[in-house]
Amino acid sequence: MLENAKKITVIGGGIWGQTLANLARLNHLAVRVWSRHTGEDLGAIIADTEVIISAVSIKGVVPTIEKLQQLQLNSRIIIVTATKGLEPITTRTPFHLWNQAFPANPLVVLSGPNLAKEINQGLPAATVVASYLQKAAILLQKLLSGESFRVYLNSDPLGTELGGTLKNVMAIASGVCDGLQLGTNAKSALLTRALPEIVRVGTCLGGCQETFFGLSGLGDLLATCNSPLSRNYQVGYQLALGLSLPEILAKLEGTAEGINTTEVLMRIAQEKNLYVPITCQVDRLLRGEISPQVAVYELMRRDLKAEFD
Ligand SMILES: NC(=O)c1ccc[n+]([C@@H]2O[C@H](COP(=O)([O-])OP(=O)(O)OC[C@H]3O[C@@H](n4cnc5c(N)ncnc54)[C@H](O)[C@@H]3O)[C@@H](O)[C@H]2O)c1
Ligand SMILES: O=P(O)(O)OC[C@H](O)CO
Repeated sequence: MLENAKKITVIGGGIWGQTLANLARLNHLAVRVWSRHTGEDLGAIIADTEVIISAVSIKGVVPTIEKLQQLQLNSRIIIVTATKGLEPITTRTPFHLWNQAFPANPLVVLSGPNLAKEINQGLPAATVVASYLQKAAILLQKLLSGESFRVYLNSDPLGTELGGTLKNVMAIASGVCDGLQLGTNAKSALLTRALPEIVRVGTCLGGCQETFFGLSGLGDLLATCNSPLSRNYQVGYQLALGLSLPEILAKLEGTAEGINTTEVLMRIAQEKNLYVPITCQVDRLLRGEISPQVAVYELMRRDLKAEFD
């Protein structure tokens, strides 16, 4: 048994929370999953826990933090955040929110090209655990690594988190590209231009440039922008087929974080004067201001420019 059978609590009973719990169970760890729907006493569950993994969607981060604050969390408990989103009111990332609420606790970000359905089938995948406290990240690496799940260390939690969050906007754009059958050249151009847009925003918000070229940045961009399993990709794809956003969301399994992220990111970009042309078109499309075809036209007709500037 690994690491003296560390006790883990996963908060969030969605597909990602269940998947992370299963990965820990494969290593014979004692895992409990708590969700707001189970009605169980969270205080009792975390009484002897050593690691808390938060896998709630962004809407659930602040309520989860507030609930744990009422329980006076032991400062030795390692907190892992696996959410990919931006909090709408403060525009902060989950890492910031957790860090602000529990400054004494070791904090780890987990993010990577991780489509839960593939991991649940036992297909090989890799992820990143990032922390300013290397010891905490190393522990998580040991707890979750297995034959089919390879966990890498990183010391840039913000960059790791932002890569996973910002690519969701690009996944919507990528779904549009495929739904409109724009071809491989268009898709390659879109994904290649998406990366500097992510780097521009991500470094401005405090991530290291190098991180965005790793698994949690480029890796997750490729996974999410190329897979029909991605909910964000599905939103874009189905918009391109002519469905409305409410129609798509009514049938979507789970959360497409990119919808909220696009709105928050537009506010950040305006405030910090960041050039985010793809995000801007995704935003107008999600608001119903333009059609998918017009979004493509607007991207193509922008002023001509140098590739790197
Ligand atoms: N599904 C994946 O493949 C995957 C992979 C990596 C990361 N993620 C990220 O993990 C997070 C969760 O994804 P998911 O696929 O499990 O989503 P999901 O929609 O299946 O589950 C969301 C979870 O958040 C909880 N939640 C929502 N609002 C809440 C609130 N107000 N208070 C408390 N809890 C609340 C729900 O009860 C549920 O347990 C997202 O940020 C997602 O981007 C998902
Ligand atoms: O289904 P999505 O679009 O939330 O994507 C899931 C993961 O973020 C892929 O790494």
